[in-house]
Amino acid sequence: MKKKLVLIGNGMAGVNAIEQLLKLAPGKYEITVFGSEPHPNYNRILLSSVLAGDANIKDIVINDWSWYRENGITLHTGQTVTTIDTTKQVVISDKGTTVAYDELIIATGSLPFMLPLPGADKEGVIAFRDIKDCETMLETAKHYKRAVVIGGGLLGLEAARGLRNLNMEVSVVHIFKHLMERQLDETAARMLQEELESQGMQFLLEKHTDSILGGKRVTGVRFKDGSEVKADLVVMAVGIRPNIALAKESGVEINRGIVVGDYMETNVPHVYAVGECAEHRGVAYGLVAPLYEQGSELAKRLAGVPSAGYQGSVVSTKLKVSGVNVFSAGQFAGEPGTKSVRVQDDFDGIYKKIVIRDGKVVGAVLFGDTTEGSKLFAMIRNGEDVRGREKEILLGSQGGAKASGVEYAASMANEEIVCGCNGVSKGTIMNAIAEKGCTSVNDVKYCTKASGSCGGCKPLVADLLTVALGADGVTSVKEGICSCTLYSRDEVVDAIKRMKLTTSKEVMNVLEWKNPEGCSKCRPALNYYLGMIWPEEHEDEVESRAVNERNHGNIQKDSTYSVIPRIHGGVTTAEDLKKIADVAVKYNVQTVKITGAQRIGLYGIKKEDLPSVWQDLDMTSGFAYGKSLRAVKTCVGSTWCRFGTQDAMSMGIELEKRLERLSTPAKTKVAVSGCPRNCAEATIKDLGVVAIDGGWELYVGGNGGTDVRPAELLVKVKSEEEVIEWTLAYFQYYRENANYNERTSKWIERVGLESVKQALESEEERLALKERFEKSAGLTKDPWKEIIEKQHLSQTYESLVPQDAANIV
Ligand SMILES: Cc1cc2nc3c(=O)[nH]c(=O)nc-3n(C[C@H](O)[C@H](O)[C@H](O)COP(=O)(O)OP(=O)(O)OC[C@H]3O[C@@H](n4cnc5c(N)ncnc54)[C@H](O)[C@@H]3O)c2cc1C
Ligand SMILES: NC(=O)c1ccc[n+]([C@@H]2O[C@H](COP(=O)([O-])OP(=O)(O)OC[C@H]3O[C@@H](n4cnc5c(N)ncnc54)[C@H](O)[C@@H]3O)[C@@H](O)[C@H]2O)c1
Ligand code: SF4
Ligand code: FES
Repeated sequence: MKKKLVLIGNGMAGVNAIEQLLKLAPGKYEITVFGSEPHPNYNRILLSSVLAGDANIKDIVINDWSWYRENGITLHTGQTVTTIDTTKQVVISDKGTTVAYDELIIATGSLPFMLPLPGADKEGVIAFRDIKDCETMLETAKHYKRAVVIGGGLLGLEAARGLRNLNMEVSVVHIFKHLMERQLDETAARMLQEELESQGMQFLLEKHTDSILGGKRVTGVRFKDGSEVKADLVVMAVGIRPNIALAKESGVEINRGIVVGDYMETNVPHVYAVGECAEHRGVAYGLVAPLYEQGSELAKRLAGVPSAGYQGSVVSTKLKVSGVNVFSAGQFAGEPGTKSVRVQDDFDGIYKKIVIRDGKVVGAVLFGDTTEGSKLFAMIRNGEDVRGREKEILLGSQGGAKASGVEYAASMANEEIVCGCNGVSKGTIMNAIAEKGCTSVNDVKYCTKASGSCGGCKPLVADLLTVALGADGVTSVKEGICSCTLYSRDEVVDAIKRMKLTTSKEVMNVLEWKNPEGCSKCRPALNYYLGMIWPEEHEDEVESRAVNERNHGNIQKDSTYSVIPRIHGGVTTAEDLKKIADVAVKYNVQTVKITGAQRIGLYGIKKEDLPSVWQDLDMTSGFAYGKSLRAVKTCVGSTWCRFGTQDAMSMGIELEKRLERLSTPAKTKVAVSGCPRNCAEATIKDLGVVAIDGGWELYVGGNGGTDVRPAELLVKVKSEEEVIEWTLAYFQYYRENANYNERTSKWIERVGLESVKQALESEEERLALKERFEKSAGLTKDPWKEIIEKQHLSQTYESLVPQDAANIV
């Protein structure tokens, strides 16, 4: 006779344990499952994606009704077990269903912690835990405008992002001075906050909530300092508490959670606990990876398979907010006895930190670029000795590169876990590739579940596919330019041309964007593509531009702005220097700095002073904030230098005058050196011009930022006219072919230098490209002058610089 197994809690941990048990001992148990929610088992993690509009409820079901039937499982949904009689070994539900057990699993999960504030019971005050909460938010957003999320942790920020996607105004209230303090250090948290602010979220930090205001329905939140914020919806995301009331009443030992041993056994014979409700060695986990590890040990125990038992888990997290990459694992804070390696690039918004103790990586924080997350997490879990290579992990060896993702994937042991969310090892993935013919990340997801939840392991799964099949054997999954569409960049550009679409709204309508307002990723991209394709017809959609571009200045950490006027080729005059000095004195400028691009920056200008500063300067904008040419750096060349073979300064000035103002897919930097000694460092620029005997060499695709990349030789030419011709043609080809936001270094790496050479080879093509560039460049105007002129027509600066582009970075 089969033994009777009862599971209380139809959630992720309990059902996963049953799935694993069915694999190890099919048919050993007659299984009954109770679940309070009226749904089959679903992926709670993906509720954030449902709220953000990237998935619907149907998509997130893990095991549908037929799975229970096919495995002979009796499922009681919408029934809460209220009694466990551990002597008679029966459970009783609130609907009176009584079921006997030989073995019992309690997997009741957690309850969201609701702050016990006066007014917290008002309509419109909810948690974010289940499908019902998600549906409430979706519905509320149809009728109301203002949401307040209390709690700046993972859940709060994912809720806030979802509510923004639903076009609500969102304020996040956080008790500490930086967000996600459980996962991030202050630097990463600050970068995250800036990023989210530019997506339109407001933050109220170091705020202690006092009460919820309103009548029947919430109208606002009051804080202990007396201030208030208006709200039509309040979402509490201030943590969770293990759901242990039933276990407690049934005489099962509890502490913070249900106390379990290494085999998930409680103090009561035949009663086990798994998931968020369980406390193992003093820890109750709140992420699925450890819960699945627990489930695996429990399944072995129930199947009678010997094992070492559960030993506890190191956890990693990834914030699921589109356009924001944040990863954190282990002891990230850097306590005494630890040392850290950090890389920070404020320009590209990248921050990486690893924490080392006794030669081992014990923690990591990644912001902006999380591709190394899985690799670092595996190092932390395995306790790999990295003595002597500490810096290489983030920076690469001297003169060499970091181990590539593919090399790392190849070196992993088969039993190493690749997908923490779903507990999938490298071995399982390699088997699926070999035996089930998987050739894409999507195939692997379908066959093994790897990459199906937070998506953090996608890069590693892709690398494993490359290890198994070679780069040519991997099918890339079709991904749209953002989560609003499945159309790729080329398809969107093609549709704009074919159907003569001239506004973003039209593109979104015609191509049936999922989110009719677009998002922070697609709106600036569409504005760029439209401007590039229809330079005359398309009217720049300023509200779709990034915040610095809207303001024509870079916003600084104290919310003031920088003003950096154009200084062609880095060559200035006493006249201009006098003007800059006068402005610096008049406006009490805090810092006057020679920038890395040979110009002069004025830092600490108040936003309201910007137009008068521009007017007093009477110089043009240096576009130090724009996705366009930043500057042309030059050396003194043959004018002064005894080694110089050509006039680098004149060439630089001419190039800057030709290239300035016109939008490019990403920022671009140019340099001109007067001889091969290359003092202007032209070979780490998007375009570098180096004088040689009797001519010039043009280098392309260089980068001196985080991912240093030497530029590659495009062509050698003889005359100055040819330098101009090739430069403009190259820039136009880049404008027409790169993805929005793709630097030339990444673009050339992707498409290969040869394809660029081929495109520019024929003189006819080159001249046509040059002509298109010149036509578009001829239509641009200096934005500072435009604003000053319009102000004279009594338009205010605020009205000229749209600030309502809430979710644009
Ligand atoms: C929006 C959101 C996003 C998340 N994102 C991530 C993420 O990206 N990565 C990550 O690792 N984790 C994430 N989590 C956390 C993760 O979802 C949980 O760790 C996981 O779901 C816990 O699984 P569990 O089975 O222990 O509990 P649950 O999934 O909560 O399941 C418990 C179930 O038991 C039911 N139940 C309770 N008591 C009874 C009873 N007496 N009788 C019958 N049924 C009962 C409950 O109704 C519930 O359905 C997220 C959570 C949320 C809410
Ligand atoms: N991407 C992910 O991995 C992910 C996403 C969502 C949820 N989750 C999990 O779901 C669970 C719940 O998430 P969570 O973010 O609610 O929990 P949490 O405990 O991680 O974070 C709660 C946050 O709220 C803040 N807080 C506490 N009291 C507050 C108050 N009175 N006012 C303002 N802020 C206050 C805390 O400082 C903390 O940062 C966690 O276990 C989390 O790991 C994970
Ligand atoms: S690159 Fe050549 S010409 Fe220019 S400053 Fe250096 S040595 Fe002189
Ligand atoms: S690690 Fe989250 S889906 Fe794989």
